[in-house]
Amino acid sequence: MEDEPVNIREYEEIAKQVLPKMFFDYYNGGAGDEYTLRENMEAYRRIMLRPRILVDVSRIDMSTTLLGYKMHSPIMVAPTGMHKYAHPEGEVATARAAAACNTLMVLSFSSSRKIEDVASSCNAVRFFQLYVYQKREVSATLVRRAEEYGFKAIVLTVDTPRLGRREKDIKNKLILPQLSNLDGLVSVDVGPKGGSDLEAFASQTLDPSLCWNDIEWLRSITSLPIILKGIIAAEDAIKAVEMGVSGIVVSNHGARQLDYSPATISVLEEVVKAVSGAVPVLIDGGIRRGTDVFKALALGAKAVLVGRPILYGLAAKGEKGVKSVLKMLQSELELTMALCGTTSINEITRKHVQTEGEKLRSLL
Ligand SMILES: Cc1cc2nc3c(=O)[nH]c(=O)nc-3n(C[C@H](O)[C@H](O)[C@H](O)COP(=O)(O)O)c2cc1C
Ligand SMILES: CCCCCCCCCCC(=O)C(=O)O
Repeated sequence: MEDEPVNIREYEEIAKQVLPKMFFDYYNGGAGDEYTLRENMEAYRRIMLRPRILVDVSRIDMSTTLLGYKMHSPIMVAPTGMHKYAHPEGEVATARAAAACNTLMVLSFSSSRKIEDVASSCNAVRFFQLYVYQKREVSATLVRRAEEYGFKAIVLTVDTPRLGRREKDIKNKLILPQLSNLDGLVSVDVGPKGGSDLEAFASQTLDPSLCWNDIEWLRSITSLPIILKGIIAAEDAIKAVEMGVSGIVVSNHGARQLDYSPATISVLEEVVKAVSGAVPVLIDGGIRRGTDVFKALALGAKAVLVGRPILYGLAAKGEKGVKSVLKMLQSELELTMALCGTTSINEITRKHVQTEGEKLRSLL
């Protein structure tokens, strides 16, 4: 019998072995030089933990809530497109695994399974991620369907007025699967011209004129809470709060959009301070260990989202693999909490981490 993977890196290795190169590169790649892609992970390694000792850690409670919904732990599933590249069941398998792990999944606009199929596959709490199509009515239709099928919030992605330049996809001539949610709604001209079909698709569909006023438009078509995903700067976080959003995701889209944007963990604290508790601040990008989750919580995140690790699990073993990835991160977080002397999420504080700047200052 094959050895079970013991960490996310080993799941990544399996995904690389089992997936066609074109699909693995699409999942794993980033924009431009992939500097931010590396930095998203490296920045976590520069933060050290400051454990406290002699605390009774015989019981650890990792549970938390987001917008009033309870989760087993603050580790959520990020919206990622096209799960059918990884497994024929696609997003249905992912949703079932998220439900089994009592966590929240954000379903991508570019899902390869229909909103309705994902909704009827299990009864987890789900949010719906939105891109704004040049023909606004297409996005409005999807919002209405998500609302009708019980999704609890709209996560509007704000870092993608145009698609980032992903050179691997261009070289591989990435082909698009059917984006089932858009059946009958969208007809675009993609095909064998060379280059990435995703890029061709995005350039004909994404609305680059999307701006702050459109938050009002979105509010006029839905009563669901709105979360903005893709904020990096404190000024934008303040503006988002002023616009009445219900949450913020500090994200650089897994380094797939603007290369040389900062690692998300390096700007989290600035955003958390700017928001000063008005709305929950979430983070994603580069989280591969329970210790990473702990560091993000210590720097003020309410919860984290993971993208690629879910896809690795899905490619390796379908629903079982996604479950295993989520459980792995949950149990790594639990152990980190125990070894840091924290028994609940609220007990994780700023004092449990030391950033590189603090380490250097302490030497002066
Ligand atoms: C293959 C892939 C597809 C993605 N698709 C979407 C998407 O459809 N919508 C979106 O808002 N973000 C999308 N993202 C970004 C993720 O939501 C998330 O921000 C990112 O994956 C977090 O970084 P991580 O992969 O290092 O965990 C995608 C990311 C990947 C890797
Ligand atoms: C508004 C119409 C659809 C826009 C398609 C954009 C493609 C994004 C694909 C998924 C993604 O975000 C990624 O990083 O890849």
